[in-house]
Amino acid sequence: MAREIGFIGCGNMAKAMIGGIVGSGYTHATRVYASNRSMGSLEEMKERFGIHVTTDNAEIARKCDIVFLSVTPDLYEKVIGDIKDIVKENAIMIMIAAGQTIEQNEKRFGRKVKLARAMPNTPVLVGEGMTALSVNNEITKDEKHELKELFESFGKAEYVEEQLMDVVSGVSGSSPAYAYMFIEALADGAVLHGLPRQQAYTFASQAVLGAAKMVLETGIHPGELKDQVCSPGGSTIEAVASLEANGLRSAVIRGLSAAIEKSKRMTE
Ligand SMILES: NC(=O)C1=CN([C@@H]2O[C@H](COP(=O)(O)OP(=O)(O)OC[C@H]3O[C@@H](n4cnc5c(N)ncnc54)[C@H](O)[C@@H]3O)[C@@H](O)[C@H]2O)C=CC1
Ligand SMILES: O=C(O)[C@@H]1CCC=N1
Repeated sequence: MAREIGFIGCGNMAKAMIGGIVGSGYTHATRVYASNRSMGSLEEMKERFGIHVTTDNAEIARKCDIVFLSVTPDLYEKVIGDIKDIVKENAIMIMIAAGQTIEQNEKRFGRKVKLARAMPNTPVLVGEGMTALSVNNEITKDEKHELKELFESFGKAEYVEEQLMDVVSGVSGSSPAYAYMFIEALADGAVLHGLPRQQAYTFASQAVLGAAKMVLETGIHPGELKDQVCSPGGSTIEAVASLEANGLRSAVIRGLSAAIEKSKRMTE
């Protein structure tokens, strides 16, 4: 897709997506633009990736064919108000904010505009992102396909019903944070028992990466894969029993529900 791609708001999520898009070779850095309130993170991105940077959101709106709104949800109203009259006629606006609906944003533009809602996650930086997508009626079938290709350049991407976006936000948008907590806890436990810190992170993360890959690539149910690790009378089942007694699954389900509920409240 030979289009100019812009990011309004260059924080954690935008930086990961810029790294993913440029790193995958999906587009050349000279076709990528980013604006931010201050220059700090922009200088870093310019130096690292060679993209164009500015503190003027209007510049992105005027130049780009695909515009990511990557500011926090509370700023959507203001930022859309500032750019709505200058975005290019056929530009596709991609909204990545938790809890912000397509309908709310259509109203903010106050006219027909091509809108996509996306829920990516930060592993897009290393080509292993997971993005959910929904679009409004102004986006054509070909554009839907192009958008999926864009997001697939840095991971997996799937269309979902828009009402499931809050669930997706909790299960894949936020879940890298829970996974890092799990990895950190594993590593802390290993350090407690004498493994050097750096090795503890490597061993814990590679085991989690491998386990995730097993689920995705073998198609075997996670419960069965777990059973394959638990040798009869062995050490793993001791850990499984202890984790169950301490409510691991319940803690995860309740944590996820908290994220989903918060995301729903952010729509109101
Ligand atoms: N961090 C994540 O893993 C994910 C974040 N998101 C969504 O991405 C959006 C951004 O989140 P983060 O990157 O985490 O936040 P962040 O705080 O790291 O980034 C926001 C950036 O916007 C800039 N900014 C503030 N006011 C601005 C303005 N008026 N014009 C231009 N830039 C402005 C800030 O300086 C900051 O660099 C949010 O809407 C969030 O819901 C979605 C999926 C995952
Ligand atoms: O914490 C947040 O609100 C965003 C949405 C998903 C990940 N980060």
